[in-house]
Amino acid sequence: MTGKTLYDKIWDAHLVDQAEDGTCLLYIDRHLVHEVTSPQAFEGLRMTGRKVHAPDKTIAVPDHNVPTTEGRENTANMTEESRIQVEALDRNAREFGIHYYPVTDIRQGIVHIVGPEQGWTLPGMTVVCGDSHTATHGAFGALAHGIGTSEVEHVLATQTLIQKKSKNMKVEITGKLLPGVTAKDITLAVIGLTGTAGGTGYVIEYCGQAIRDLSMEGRMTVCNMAIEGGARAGLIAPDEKTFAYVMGRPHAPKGAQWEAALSWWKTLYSDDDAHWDKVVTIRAEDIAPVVTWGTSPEDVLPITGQVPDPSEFQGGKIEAARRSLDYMGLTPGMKLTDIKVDAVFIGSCTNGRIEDLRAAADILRGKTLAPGVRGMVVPGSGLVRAQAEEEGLDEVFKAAGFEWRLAGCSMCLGMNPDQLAPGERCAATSNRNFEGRMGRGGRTHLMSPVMAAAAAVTGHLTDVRELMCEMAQA
Ligand SMILES: CC(C)[C@H](C(=O)O)[C@@H](O)C(=O)O
Ligand code: SF4
Repeated sequence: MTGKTLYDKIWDAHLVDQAEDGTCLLYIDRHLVHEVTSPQAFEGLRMTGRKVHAPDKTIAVPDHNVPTTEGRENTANMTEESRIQVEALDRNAREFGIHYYPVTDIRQGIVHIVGPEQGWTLPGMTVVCGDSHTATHGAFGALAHGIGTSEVEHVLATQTLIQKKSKNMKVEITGKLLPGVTAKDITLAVIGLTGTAGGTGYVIEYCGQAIRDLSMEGRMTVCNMAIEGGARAGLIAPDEKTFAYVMGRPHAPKGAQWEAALSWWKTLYSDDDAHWDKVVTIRAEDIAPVVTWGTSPEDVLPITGQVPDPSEFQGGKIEAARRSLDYMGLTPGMKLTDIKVDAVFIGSCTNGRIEDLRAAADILRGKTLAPGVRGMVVPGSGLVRAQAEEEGLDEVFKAAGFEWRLAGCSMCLGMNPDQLAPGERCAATSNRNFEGRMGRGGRTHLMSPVMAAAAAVTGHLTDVRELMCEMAQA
């Protein structure tokens, strides 16, 4: 008998039932809920007179629609659609008795940042949310993925989910990252290599020295974008760093329960003789700071590169590239570092954690936004914001000319007042560069927090390593 992967182990531990055609029923340990994909699910329960099966395992927080400016507890200031969703979540959370972090609670923030922060996300768990970036929680060695609204209703009612098992894919990042290269560059480089469909049908386990070396924040950044590579989920085996991060969090186990949990968590790794259906290996030393040039997260190039010529592509990608360049307002052959930006967004569930803000602030300290560039820093949660303020990072950002906002999804997705104007070009630390994503006609270049900070200072896409050299010499 061959060994098991981490995914196999978590799957087996949660399997309630398996039908002959391979359809399975999985037990769900944590159900995270936000305002966009839950109103109809709760309405479904209400209409059939059902309750939430496990309210103590269900956690709700508004994040997508909420403004990131003061006074936002007054929903009258929101658009009609946003107001309806946020008010529905408020009513549903209270009525069904689930855990809830409204905007008046300092713990409010982006659902994928709040879950780990509060110790809801633990190794070996199954975690779901009506949101594609649920993969973030895989950083803890949890099987975490997005579900649709009808599944949200199913999980609310039964605490189980109907699933088919995915295949196992291993993405190994060997060696050590070079200076200026971060978790965001790893995850973008992987998608650049495998494409947005490379992970389709798989659960990815990220491993290797460079992944081990990452902090928990960095691991969350990597897993967050597994979905952009097409995978069902992404995960990383838990280790001492994971346990240290989890220990003492409000909802982490304590005392004897902690010891019991720890002994099971220590069995959560892929066996040496486990079977992999697909393996991708990248040398960390080969990864440069990257940026996206197009309108798909796979449109990735090292910052030292040039805007590609659509004729370099094949098949349908030729037309896609042409359309991307047209939307992005770029010409083939142009140096990426010659692309001027109008805005810089630092935040999102990809890069809105404390480590991201520290990294960006380190580049920005004593510098200012280039003339004409607007900048916004949006902490991923109220607690990230408070921590940043304690460290004086807010002062660094404000002195540089950035707006220092309240927690939420913000510009990552134009569902709230934070948006790009048509034609505006933004260096963003978020995860999707789709057409209109940050506002109609807005243009997004994805990159790491240090790269976004570098672009803020110079006013154009910039190799952060050059700024780092200057800083070291000064
Ligand atoms: C609104 C929500 C359903 C969506 C998702 O599933 O990811 C959003 O979070 C996003 O990032 O596009
Ligand atoms: S921050 Fe962006 S990617 Fe993350 S949940 Fe919100 S909208 Fe989705």
